[in-house]
Amino acid sequence: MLHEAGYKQRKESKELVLVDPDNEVEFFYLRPRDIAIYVSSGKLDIGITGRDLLLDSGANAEEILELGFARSTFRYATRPGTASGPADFHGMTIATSYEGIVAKHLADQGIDASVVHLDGAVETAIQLGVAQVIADVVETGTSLRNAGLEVVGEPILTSEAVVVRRTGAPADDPGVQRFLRRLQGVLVARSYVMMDYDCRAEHLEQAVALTPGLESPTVSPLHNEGWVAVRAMVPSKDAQRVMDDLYALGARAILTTEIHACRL
Ligand SMILES: Nc1ncnc2c1ncn2[C@@H]1O[C@H](COP(=O)(O)OP(=O)(O)OP(=O)(O)O)[C@@H](O)[C@H]1O
Ligand SMILES: O=P(O)(O)OC[C@H]1O[C@H](OP(=O)(O)OP(=O)(O)O)[C@H](O)[C@@H]1O
Ligand SMILES: [Mg+2]
Repeated sequence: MLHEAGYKQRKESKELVLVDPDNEVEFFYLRPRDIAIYVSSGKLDIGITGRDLLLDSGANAEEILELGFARSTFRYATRPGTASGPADFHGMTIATSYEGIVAKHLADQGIDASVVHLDGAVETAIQLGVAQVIADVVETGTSLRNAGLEVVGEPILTSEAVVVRRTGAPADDPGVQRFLRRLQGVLVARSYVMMDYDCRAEHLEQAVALTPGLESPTVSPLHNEGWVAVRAMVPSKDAQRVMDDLYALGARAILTTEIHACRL
């Protein structure tokens, strides 16, 4: 995303610091778990990490933009039949890499369970007798299934990659504003297509209702009288359905093109 946003990025994963002089940004490649802590110290203006890691860190940092990738839920899991919900966890041991989130959730629910911190591969903790319950990141559920575990209770939280900054940091820093606008541009370019079509002037209102665009579509006259050309941004996921509906309305020469970059 940063590359698409026009920033210079590292060529290999061993590079830990990279200066992008053209854009006046210095990038530090840190462990996801440490990022909120660096940001809260005030040394870094912004960071990109997971919401779950931000919350787990307890760092004085807040999220300012959702990035739409690394989507996951954070959930409890057990062997079938161990517990039907967190209320049954009293007296049990829960293994997790996210001790901060789990300890807070248990305290909020008034559950008296112990938490054991593991660095990763938490799913194995039950088989090896370290815990009766785990709390971990779940995306497809494959890791849990492979370990013979099933989720218990409601998701503790939903997570995705987010941009974070120190809580209460000035919102008007021009470099930060530009960074956020560029990333928002990438998000929009990825999730919208540009749609062009011709339609009869008498169908224009119905056509525009199908393609309202972000602000309002561009409408230009065609050389053939009684016809107009329309141009609007359409969410990519709806593009095929919108094209079908426009065609049914009598629109023709319906084209979609990818958006390479944008600034709303
Ligand atoms: N399978 C997954 N699907 C979606 N997001 C995930 C998945 N696994 C981890 N994440 C998210 O990624 C972030 C953690 O990053 P990552 O897993 O790379 O860190 P790590 O566990 O420290 O590193 P590694 O797994 O390489 O040892 C968290 O925000 C978490 O929610
Ligand atoms: O529901 P799934 O699609 O199976 O994804 C979830 C798994 O992915 C992550 O593991 P990762 O590979 O990062 O290993 P780790 O637990 O050692 O961090 C996470 O910790 C889960 O184990
Ligand atoms: Mg991981």
